[in-house]
Amino acid sequence: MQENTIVTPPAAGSHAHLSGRVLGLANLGLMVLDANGRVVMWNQWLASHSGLSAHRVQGCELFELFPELRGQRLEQAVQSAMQSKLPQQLSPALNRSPFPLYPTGTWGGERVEQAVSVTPFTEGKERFCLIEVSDISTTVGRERQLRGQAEALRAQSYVDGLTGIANRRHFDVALDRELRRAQRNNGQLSLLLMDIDSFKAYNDHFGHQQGDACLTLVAEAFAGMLQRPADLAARYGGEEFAAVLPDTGPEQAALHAEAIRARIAALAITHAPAATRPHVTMSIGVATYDKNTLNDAATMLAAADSCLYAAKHAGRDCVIVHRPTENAA
Ligand SMILES: Nc1nc2c(ncn2[C@@H]2O[C@H](COP(=O)(O)OP(=O)(O)OP(=O)(O)O)[C@@H](O)[C@H]2O)c(=O)[nH]1
Repeated sequence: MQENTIVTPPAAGSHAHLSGRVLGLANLGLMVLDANGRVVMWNQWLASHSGLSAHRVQGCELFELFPELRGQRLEQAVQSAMQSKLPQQLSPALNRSPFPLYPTGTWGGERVEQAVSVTPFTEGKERFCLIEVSDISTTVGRERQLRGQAEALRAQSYVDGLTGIANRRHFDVALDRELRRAQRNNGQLSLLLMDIDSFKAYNDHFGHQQGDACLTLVAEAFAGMLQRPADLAARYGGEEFAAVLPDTGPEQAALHAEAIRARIAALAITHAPAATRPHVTMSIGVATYDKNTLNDAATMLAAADSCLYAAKHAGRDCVIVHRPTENAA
């Protein structure tokens, strides 16, 4: 038997020595409490992870030894195991590190993350309770890392690489979600489609790199105009942007669109000589959900796009709003 493992009462039979060796070698914490909650077994793993030798803890009441465990889930688990005679598991999600156990030789740092199970048993007429503690730090760390990577990947796949605002995929998901919400609640929902005017001329004159910088400036200014948490500003593709505006009717959407148009013009980004305006401007088409006519993503997008087209034909740098009743008539 390892020096630091106690087993009381001593194991009987010809394999007592072997059992002691196994307890000493086990790669998890094993302790046994008697019916009064006193430690009668404390294996080597526990000694080396707690800094408390088996001789130090033998006969001590567990919750006096670790007062911080009083009133906690572990104490309840021990009590119910003893009373119900049924094994209990402590959920690692709720009780990450109940015991002050540390990686060997590093007391005072981060506790090891623990999975704890409590198993009652009887020996002769005496009742005992076996507590097993496994170190799940590596598994939990790996899970955390994987979750972090998955979140980062998801964020990347929802963000436009150039401008940092939502991408087309994010826009599609948000429009679909908000449409279903509007249909359920008979609510309002508007959509803006916007396009930088004469952007080909900008690129041709200033070069593609400066074109990219211009797109980023416009995206930042546009996204900054949407204040509500559920609003979504997205790059729809190329020099086109889009906004999903939940709980927004046509009049409010038109005001928003006009404010965005004015904000972009106010950036006063010098445009190419061939452009229709001396500074960069945007044309905007607006469509609002209507349960009879504009009730799916494709028809809403088509309506906003035809308004955007009309805005281009009306001379650019303007907003055109789709009127469901007029257009349906
Ligand atoms: N720099 C840069 N240019 C882009 C990007 N995506 C699309 N473009 C350019 O945007 C321009 C769009 O041109 P057009 O569709 O002809 O429209 P326009 O010149 O903006 O004219 P109107 O829309 O009619 O006002 C093209 O020259 C594209 O190359 C991008 O990511 N970066």
